[in-house]
Amino acid sequence: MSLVVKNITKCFSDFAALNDVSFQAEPGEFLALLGPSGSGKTTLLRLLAGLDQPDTGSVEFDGADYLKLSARDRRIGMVFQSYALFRHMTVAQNIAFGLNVRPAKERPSKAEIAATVQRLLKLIQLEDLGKRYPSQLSGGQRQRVALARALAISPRMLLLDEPFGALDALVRKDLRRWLRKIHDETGVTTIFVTHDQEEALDLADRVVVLKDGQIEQIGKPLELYRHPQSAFVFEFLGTSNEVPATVSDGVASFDGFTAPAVSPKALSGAQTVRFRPFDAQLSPTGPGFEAKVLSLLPAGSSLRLELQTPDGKVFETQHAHESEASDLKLGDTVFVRPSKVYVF
Ligand SMILES: Nc1ncnc2c1ncn2[C@@H]1O[C@H](COP(=O)(O)OP(=O)(O)OP(=O)(O)O)[C@@H](O)[C@H]1O
Repeated sequence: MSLVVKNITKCFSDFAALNDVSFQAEPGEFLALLGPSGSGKTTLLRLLAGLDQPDTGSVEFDGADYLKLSARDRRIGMVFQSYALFRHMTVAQNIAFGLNVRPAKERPSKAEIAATVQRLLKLIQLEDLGKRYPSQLSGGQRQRVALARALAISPRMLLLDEPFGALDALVRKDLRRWLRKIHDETGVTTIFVTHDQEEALDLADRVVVLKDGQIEQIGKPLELYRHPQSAFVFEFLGTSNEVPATVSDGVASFDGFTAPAVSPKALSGAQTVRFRPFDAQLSPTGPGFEAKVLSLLPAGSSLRLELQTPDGKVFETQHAHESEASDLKLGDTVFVRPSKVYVF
């Protein structure tokens, strides 16, 4: 086991930013810490980095008590959202920084440092830009340099705090693929903080979902998506539509039709059930929830619809282009039938 976090609590005055948090990361694992603003992600990362101390709990890495080690001795590479590059240094000097500031005894030779910088420039695909200054780079390029600088010290662990948060959506997606590739090549245990569920599900081996300083659920992306343990996780991981139903023995009954009901607990009786946009069927006649088409949006290989019921409730549904939905126009009336629902 590489990282073992046990029963960590951290309070600011009497407010618990982290409350009894425990999780583990395997050697070389890519873990995402996912949660809304204020859920404690950055606080947790700062404790791992040694920038702050918890009130209670323990952090072990490869069997060593990390809370007893200074930030420097933990040998952690960090990348933050804001490009924390040194403006007066070139790209190459920025990458070499962590090696150049080592005490003489531990510092590699100039030639070794130059070779490391060259290897990392190649890894981040900026081989020809070593002599540039940060102001001469795009935002995405600066974050790649920040990552190279973090990797230069051969870190035991990489901590990334919303590293792509300041970049636009397309660049983010690109850098995501790139980061995963670099991770697979270097094999460094990586903890990645994000509030973007798509980023977490796309990148990580496992995702730790945080809410109000506590862990809601830990799991592989598909596991979380298919078996959410709470309404919070279900809603945080994607669009959710809510309707009332009567639930019994894993089946939700509506007015004139039924749908399988997935639940972490054996629930029955009158319940609010939730369904995903792609777990919905449309038809021109009932049974179903009557709704009018508010918007039609082609989204990649599918079609996204917003539908409004007569009492003002809005559903979001998603369908294949060749499905019944492709004949619809704005203002048409349709009947929505969830084909699978979740109950919490
Ligand atoms: N130094 C501090 N003093 C007082 N409260 C703090 C301090 N640092 C964090 N907090 C509080 O702890 C809670 C968790 O903060 P944290 O920054 O860890 O959240 P986060 O999940 O990283 O949020 P975001 O996505 O907005 O960065 C917040 O309510 C925050 O206001």
